[in-house]
Amino acid sequence: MENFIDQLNDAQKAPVLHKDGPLMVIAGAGSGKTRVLTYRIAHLMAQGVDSFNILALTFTNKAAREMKKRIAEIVGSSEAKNLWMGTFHSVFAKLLRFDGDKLGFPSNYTIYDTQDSQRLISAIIKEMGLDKDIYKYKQVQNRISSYKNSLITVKAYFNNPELVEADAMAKRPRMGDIYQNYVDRCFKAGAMDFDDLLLRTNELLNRFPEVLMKYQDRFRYILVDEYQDTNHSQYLIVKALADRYHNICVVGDDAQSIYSFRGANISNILNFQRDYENVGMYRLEQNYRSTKNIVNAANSIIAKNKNQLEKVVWTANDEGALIKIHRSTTDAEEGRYVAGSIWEHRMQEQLPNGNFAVLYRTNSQSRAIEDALRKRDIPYRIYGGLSFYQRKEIKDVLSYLRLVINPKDEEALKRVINFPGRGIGQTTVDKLVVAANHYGRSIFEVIENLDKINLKINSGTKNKLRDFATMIQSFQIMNEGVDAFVLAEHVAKKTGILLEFKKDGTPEGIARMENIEELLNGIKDFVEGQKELADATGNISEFLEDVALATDLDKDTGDDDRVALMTIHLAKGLEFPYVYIVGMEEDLFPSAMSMNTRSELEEERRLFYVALTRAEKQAYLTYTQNRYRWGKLIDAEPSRFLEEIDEQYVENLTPIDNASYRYKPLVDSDIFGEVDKSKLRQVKPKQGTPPSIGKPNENQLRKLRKLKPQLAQPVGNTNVIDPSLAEGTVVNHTRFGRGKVLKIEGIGNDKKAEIQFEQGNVKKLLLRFAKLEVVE
Ligand SMILES: Nc1ncnc2c1ncn2[C@@H]1O[C@H](COP(=O)(O)OP(=O)(O)OP(=O)(O)O)[C@@H](O)[C@H]1O
Ligand SMILES: [Mg+2]
Repeated sequence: MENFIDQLNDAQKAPVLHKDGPLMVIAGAGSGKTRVLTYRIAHLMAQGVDSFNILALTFTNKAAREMKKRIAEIVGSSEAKNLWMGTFHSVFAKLLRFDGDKLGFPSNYTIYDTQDSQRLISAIIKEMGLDKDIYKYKQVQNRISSYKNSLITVKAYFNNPELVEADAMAKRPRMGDIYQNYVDRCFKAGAMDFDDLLLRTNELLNRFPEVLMKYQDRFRYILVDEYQDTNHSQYLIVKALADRYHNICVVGDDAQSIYSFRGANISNILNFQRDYENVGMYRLEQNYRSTKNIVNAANSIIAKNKNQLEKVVWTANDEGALIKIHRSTTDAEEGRYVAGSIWEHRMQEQLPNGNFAVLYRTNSQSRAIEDALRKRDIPYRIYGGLSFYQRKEIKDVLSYLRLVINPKDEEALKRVINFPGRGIGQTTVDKLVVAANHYGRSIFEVIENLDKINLKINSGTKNKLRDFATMIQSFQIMNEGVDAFVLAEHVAKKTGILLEFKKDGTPEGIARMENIEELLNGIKDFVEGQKELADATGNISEFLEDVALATDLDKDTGDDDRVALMTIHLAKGLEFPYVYIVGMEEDLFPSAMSMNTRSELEEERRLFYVALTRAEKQAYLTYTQNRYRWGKLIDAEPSRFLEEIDEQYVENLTPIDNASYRYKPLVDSDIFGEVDKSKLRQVKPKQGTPPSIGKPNENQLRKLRKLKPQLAQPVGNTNVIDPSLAEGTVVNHTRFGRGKVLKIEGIGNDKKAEIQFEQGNVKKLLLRFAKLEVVE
């Protein structure tokens, strides 16, 4: 522990050892920025800074977890668990649970995901009688999101003639009214969307000086990774929190700024020196990640950008292999090439699958790669795309659970009020919405007060509505005494959702049932984990919070060895020995949407720089001459980026030639995974075997048979506490592995053990539940 600083080079040591005050590290890819951040935190703690006073903001929650683990290893202390670390969204969602009530939000507020927001916006557009072809809900949602990220509230919007005019010019004069409606409805539903998590935090810190002071005092040291991609809203939060102690450390690389279309603002880097006095400025130049060929090739690309801070990146690593460029005739062939190449490397060098990543510009490109990997039996995992929690049946179950916690949640209610069908039609729902808007109440409150208001709904339907409300209320009562699993299982059965899919009997129905089974298994696992933590309850609200903010990357436990497939945007900050960048074609990469201005093209180039610098040992760039886009086979032209790389670092496996090209632009959602399924289907080429329909296969049947007894299993704990547990005892835990007991406290049912696990973290476990085995 003493000399952990020696695991850094001199340039890295300087920012780590920098005394209090603001500092910024601007450096190229792979030069150890994230490492500096991690070691700085460890160093602060070693110097006696209380871990409660440190806040670290990272790009993914997974990165935060890994950082925590590393810090615990370095400082060898249980303190790391108290660090507030995570993405902006997860950290400030937590803060709003504590203090959001001051803004009128319940502490159990719901987090609306993109799908919820879009459904609400599309309902509002319909209710207002607007033309849905002019007011496209996705575009409207994008606009609202960008207002929020620029801190333009509804009031600010109406006070800004330029904005109002711009929307009027775009033939959307009611934009402001939609925005107003949307904000009101979210508020009434006790819900925040992702952008609100930042906007409302800003509002909270602005309007309530005592809250601001509390957190300024708490977060005396603030550290931000990937600072180049913070947006205005995030920038202001950080600035406000750091305003008292000025102990702010940011690290970033302007050459890797790839979110400007989402409001990320490179000027946050440039303004840093203006915002604070006596800023410590540090540069790192040595890349530890990649071979000379990769580093030099990446440098030759980024040099083409005019707008950038001057930087040097070099490496002492080996020269390594040349970057390989491969051309194929179709995307299917491209997939086969990638799979074949992975296969060969794996065999020749005896490598695990986790050494390989395939990166693409848009999610829809994954299909051809997936097909090829499957044919070769190479396990892979897709990050992004339609995630498990976005699936219909999962969202249905979760919506019921959300209602239990927050019955005002309008999107959840609309989703399940008539699913499974209980004879409550759309007209009735529309009437409820109108009444709710009229009285300024939630739909659920309207249902609870049906007797008191005059609604033209027949008495039969009224009874059905009352039954629905009573059912939710019965879940609420149950929720007070049981854990998330017991509740979720009961809800899945009682609401009839499971039965609905079972009745269906088709393979799709069975697959949906299996997914719900998987959800319940997941909840059970979660509850087991939470039960052992002294400060958690295993309640459904804890589970919902976990789900709302988890990204696919976060869920990666690293247990199973798979090839990683993801968009370049998601790959930021990660590294893999072998990287395949596929679809290196004009209009795809660079994207057709991003070639109108120099700055857009430069952002695409930075994206390419990010992609290439993920590779440690070798990079492959592939392109195809023909590609299916939106259902049509089109001719494709090799990306200009291929020719921009200094040729001494590349090897052309196939000579570049030119062909004419023409296809449709990308949409933003292609990158993040909210893929429009109908489009995906169109893109699917006609070749290949059709999915099997018909009788469920043996495997599915087995699962079905298994489902029932498994669901009926009691949750609970049959664990026997070993009486010999004492300070210093070495134990083995089913989930956390080996660890040493640091402390025993409490008596009887409350008896707890604080255990330092070898994995790095310290946990306080309730012995009544903990699955421990005494080792020595
Ligand atoms: N001084 C060092 N000695 C050994 N390895 C190092 C050193 N500094 C960094 N590394 C390793 O180099 C790799 C890149 O470091 P890191 O991820 O911190 O770079 P980065 O600047 O954050 O990259 P990016 O810009 O891609 O986010 C990591 O595997 C890290 O452990
Ligand atoms: Mg990094």
